Amino acid sequence: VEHQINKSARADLQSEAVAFTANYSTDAAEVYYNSSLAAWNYQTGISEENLNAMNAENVKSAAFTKMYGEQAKAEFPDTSKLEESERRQIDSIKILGTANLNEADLNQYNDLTGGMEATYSTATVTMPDGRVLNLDPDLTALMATSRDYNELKYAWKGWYEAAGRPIRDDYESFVTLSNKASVADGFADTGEYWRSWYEMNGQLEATVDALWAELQPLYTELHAYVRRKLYEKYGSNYINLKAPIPAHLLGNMWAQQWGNIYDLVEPYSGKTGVDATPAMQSQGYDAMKMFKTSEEFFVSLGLDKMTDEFWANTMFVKPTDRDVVCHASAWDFYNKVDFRIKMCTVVNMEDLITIHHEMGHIQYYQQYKDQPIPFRGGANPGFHEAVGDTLALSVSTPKHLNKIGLLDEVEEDDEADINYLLSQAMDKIAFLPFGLMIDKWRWSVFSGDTPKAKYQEKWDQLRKDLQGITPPVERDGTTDFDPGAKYHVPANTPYIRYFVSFVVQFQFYQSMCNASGHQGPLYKCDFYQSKEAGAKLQKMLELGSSKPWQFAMNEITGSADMSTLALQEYFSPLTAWLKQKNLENGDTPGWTDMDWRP
Ligand SMILES: C[C@H](N[C@H](C(=O)O)[C@@H]1CCCN1C(=O)[C@@H](N)CC(=O)O)C(=O)N1CCC[C@H]1C(=O)O
Ligand SMILES: [Zn+2]
Repeated sequence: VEHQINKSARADLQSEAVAFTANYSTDAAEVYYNSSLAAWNYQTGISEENLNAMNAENVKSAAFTKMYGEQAKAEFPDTSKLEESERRQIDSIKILGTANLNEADLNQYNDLTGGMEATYSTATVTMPDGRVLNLDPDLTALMATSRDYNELKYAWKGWYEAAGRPIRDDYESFVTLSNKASVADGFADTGEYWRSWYEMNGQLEATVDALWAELQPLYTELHAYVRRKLYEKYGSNYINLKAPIPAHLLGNMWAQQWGNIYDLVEPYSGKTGVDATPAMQSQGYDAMKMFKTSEEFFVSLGLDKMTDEFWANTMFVKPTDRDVVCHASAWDFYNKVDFRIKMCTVVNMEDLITIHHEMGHIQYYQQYKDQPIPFRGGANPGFHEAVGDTLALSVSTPKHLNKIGLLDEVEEDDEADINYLLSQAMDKIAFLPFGLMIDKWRWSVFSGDTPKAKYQEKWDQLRKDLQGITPPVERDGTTDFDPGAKYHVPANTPYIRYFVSFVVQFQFYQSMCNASGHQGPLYKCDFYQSKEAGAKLQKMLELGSSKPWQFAMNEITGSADMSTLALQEYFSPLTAWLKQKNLENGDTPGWTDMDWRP
């Protein structure tokens, strides 16, 4: 009898859980739509009025989250007997996040995050000649194209002071409130909450450290080769062949990807280029053409085209009449049809790649749009970052660019291949320590290991140890706040997801290449128009976060683990070449003169 009672009680609980989660998804869709739209309106029209409207919507969605979260905790204290789907949904609904905060704290939290994002998005630098430069497109273009050591240094210093310094105190207040919310959910701090999304029983940091240990030798070889080339360009006053590289010379404001200085490092001149920018500009490409080109690649794999709402509501270029958050982003409005990208597009190869990155998010949103709301996310956040980049690996091949008319002709020889692999490494290998260090810094701040007095010192130490990069000018730990000058810190977007993405995207690419029947070196694979490759990806995308990511990984690659083997196979010809070159140049990879300054 007792067994029967337990059985029927379990059946009742399961059916209650099905009803509860169904109601949640119905109600949440509307609440999330309203708060997403208010955030969109603020980011595409920065003003006090729109900030207040966004914060008002956020207060409403927090009340909704709190109401359902407390109901879930009251009605389903033990979810272990529920079916997997309801268990995972209810466990997720129980986490309130900032909805744990009382109204005063929540308003302060929202004002702090809205304000920090506005500071970042409106900061400018006044150059010695009086030019007032914004980040996007002005300083981005300057950092990419200037080869004047002092002009680069002035722009670098100006940006970090204009964007980072003003939010140093606000950031400390934000950390306190963020941790207060995470502790209320039972986490030690916000860092532990963020790491929990990877469902690795506290092993995420150990896992990414192990992945980095496998890839660090390749990074160090690339670093040594690039340092030698910068030495030849800027001379021994500014480059020390046994020391970290000054941070402002890598073609990017954060030295996170080095593709913009490819011209300084090109191994074999006279080969067909790897940069589609000249062809895009000479063929009169505009933002719309770039977006259509990207959509066509996705559709060629049998994946979804963009919706009418996408084309109607996307912000393609920077408006001239108002302040906006230019940093590119993709948006899900949770109503199965309204998906948008917000981007201040510039016609060049870098933005063509970014468009594929953002379209990857949109494709994922569309593929899991019929999942319940709690499952409308990546299998883990790194998977969401990897979708667009995986396709971009195929698009970037000289063979593909030639096929779509963006590269005149393709040489099939080892030297052209090395040129291509080096240009890819300047974006993919260069990024790895940067992708690791942002949240290494942030996790140490949330845990309390790094108090405000050490914010700058910890950042500089990670930049030096992991990236082998040194600031071009002295930093003052009592006023400088360089982390605040990188979008994801004021915007409060976690970052380890990009490190994870830069590893798993090569696993996805390899798997899709195999599905497409590709033969030959991995880096030559273009799975354009392969429905088999598309089907492989789609099977993973439509799951959303309904299953643990290990299950989704197995779906697409046949193994459940993150692995650097695909990335190492992709770059293997370059790895050997870099080692040989560094030997010939008499350069020792690594940086031991840790106290050297330019
Ligand atoms: C250019 C890109 N913008 C982000 C992204 O697309 O990830 C934006 C801003 C932060 C989150 N975001 C989103 O769009 C999310 N809504 C997507 C989602 O989670 O659904 C970006 O920041 N990148 C790309 C390479 C490395 C990194 C960088 O540039 O440092
Ligand atoms: Zn992304």
